[in-house]
Amino acid sequence: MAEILGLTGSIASGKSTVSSFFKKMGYPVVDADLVARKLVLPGMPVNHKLKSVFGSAVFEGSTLNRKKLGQLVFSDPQKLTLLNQIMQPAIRTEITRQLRKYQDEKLVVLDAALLLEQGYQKLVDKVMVVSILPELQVQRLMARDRLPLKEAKQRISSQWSQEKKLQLADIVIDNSSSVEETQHQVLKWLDNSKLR
Ligand SMILES: CC(C)(COP(=O)(O)OP(=O)(O)OC[C@H]1O[C@@H](n2cnc3c(N)ncnc32)[C@H](O)[C@@H]1O)[C@@H](O)C(=O)NCCC(=O)NCCS
Ligand SMILES: Nc1ncnc2c1ncn2[C@@H]1O[C@H](COP(=O)(O)OP(=O)(O)OP(=O)(O)O)[C@@H](O)[C@H]1O
Repeated sequence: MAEILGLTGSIASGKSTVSSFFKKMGYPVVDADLVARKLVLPGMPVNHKLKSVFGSAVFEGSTLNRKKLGQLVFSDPQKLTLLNQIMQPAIRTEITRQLRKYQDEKLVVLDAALLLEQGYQKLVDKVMVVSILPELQVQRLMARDRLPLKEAKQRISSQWSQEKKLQLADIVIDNSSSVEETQHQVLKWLDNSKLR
């Protein structure tokens, strides 16, 4: 049986950065964001559902305009709840299917931004939370997604607080200094857990 590591953290904390270390080392990674992107492609049932609920204003033909849907849901908690109700059951089904595929590996990583909010920790053996100093988080989010401060703060507050996530962590990786320092913490955990 594979050890399943749930990887999460607040928006722009550095989950993708940590996830890329695992990928480079050859560990399989189930990426909930990638799963979500595939589920909304034209022709998929979730795509139709989103169009009927949110309307053609967030679509170009049958292609979802992610930027527009993001602006809509991250500024309106009720709409975000609706989006989650539509997408999360399908995301859960697909990540469960993918995790099963890797059951003979030594370690498999589930990278999911909403791991704790959606109760996906039930699918994993250990929870790794990537933490970051709040001021750096805002800076990195604004720079990466070219967002003004107000929108960056809205997105951060649409998820559970870091404090709440850290309380549920088995392993904490601090990504407030260099990428190399973060990688060093991940390697140390792998060595201590005899997974490398
Ligand atoms: C709203 C959407 C279209 C915006 O797309 P966009 O390309 O602008 O942003 P992107 O997908 O890169 O998300 C950026 C970050 O926002 C955060 N985020 C995404 N979805 C959510 C959500 N439902 N609730 C809170 N935060 C979220 C995550 O930290 C994510 O990494 C997109 O995020 C989406 O489809 N979200 C729903 C799918 C989902 O729940 N994904 C998370 C998998 S657990
Ligand atoms: N240690 C670091 N030093 C400087 N920049 C970093 C560091 N780690 C990550 N970054 C940058 O910060 C931004 C956020 O990192 P990343 O995309 O890995 O976060 P994330 O948690 O996956 O975000 P999201 O929740 O939005 O998917 C990216 O632009 C990334 O290049």
